[in-house]
Amino acid sequence: MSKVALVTGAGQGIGEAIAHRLVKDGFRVALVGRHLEKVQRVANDINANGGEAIAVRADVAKRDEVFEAVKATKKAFGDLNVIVNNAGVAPTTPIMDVTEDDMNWTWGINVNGVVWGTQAATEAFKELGHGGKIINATSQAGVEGNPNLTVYGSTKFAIRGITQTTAKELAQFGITVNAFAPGIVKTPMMWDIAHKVGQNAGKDDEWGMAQFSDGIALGRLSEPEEIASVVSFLSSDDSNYVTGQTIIVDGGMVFR
Ligand SMILES: NC(=O)C1=CN([C@@H]2O[C@H](COP(=O)(O)OP(=O)(O)OC[C@H]3O[C@@H](n4cnc5c(N)ncnc54)[C@H](O)[C@@H]3O)[C@@H](O)[C@H]2O)C=CC1
Ligand SMILES: CC(=O)C(C)=O
Repeated sequence: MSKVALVTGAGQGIGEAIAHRLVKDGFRVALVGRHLEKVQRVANDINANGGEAIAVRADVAKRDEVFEAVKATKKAFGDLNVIVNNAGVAPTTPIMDVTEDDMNWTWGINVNGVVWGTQAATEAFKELGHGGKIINATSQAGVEGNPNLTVYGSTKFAIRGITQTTAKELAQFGITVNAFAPGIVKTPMMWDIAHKVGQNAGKDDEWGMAQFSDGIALGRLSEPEEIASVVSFLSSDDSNYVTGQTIIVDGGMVFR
């Protein structure tokens, strides 16, 4: 029987690309998101093209909902081998504008969501009597401090720490934990940021997005599929001896 992966934030962007790639790799997939209609659209597309997918509504900031989503996955497919804690939000927050709500909302999704996903998947792996793979989304902004990203960057630095600590804690159960750190990927998240950059300069979204390629050695932004191919490796047996690592997929950002 083919393996099972759960991907959070799979209704668009990087999560959607990961879902399609893992299906191509032979996984059955559970697509989890806050908006059922978005993950259902991706699941319908996969099912119509010979893959096997279910859509599950859950807010990753809510522990109970994440545990329910993992339970629904086990019930539908009878197994779970990989969780990709991909869902995230990216507010732009100059330090002096940061509010308590900004901190709580962003940390609730980006950090707590990864902790709940890690706990729920670990519980499921143990119940199923086998190990598994936990894969977390961090960012180049969690490797190098970016101006105006205090809130977002702090969550993504935290993910690298959580990835290292849980890798050491969970290795005894045959579980590996790794992270991927994209640079600038052409997804709805980045188009929102590009819109603000363009608007502030009196230019359009395309102009805003183009500004980001300046600092990239490869001279271009990333496609979501280029992140999904790294997640494919981390989900496969080829990465069985890799744990606690963050793979940076940023095209060689020149500030590093
Ligand atoms: N796009 C980029 O350039 C980069 C993205 N990343 C990270 O990659 C991950 C995916 O990003 P994108 O695909 O670009 O973002 P996106 O905004 O295009 O898609 C994220 C998805 O997550 C879902 N989501 C948000 N909060 C949720 C919650 N509380 N519960 C369940 N689902 C929720 C959204 O509804 C959306 O469908 C994020 O963790 C992001 O921080 C990291 C580096 C760069
Ligand atoms: C959204 C993000 O992760 C950036 C700008 O690095």
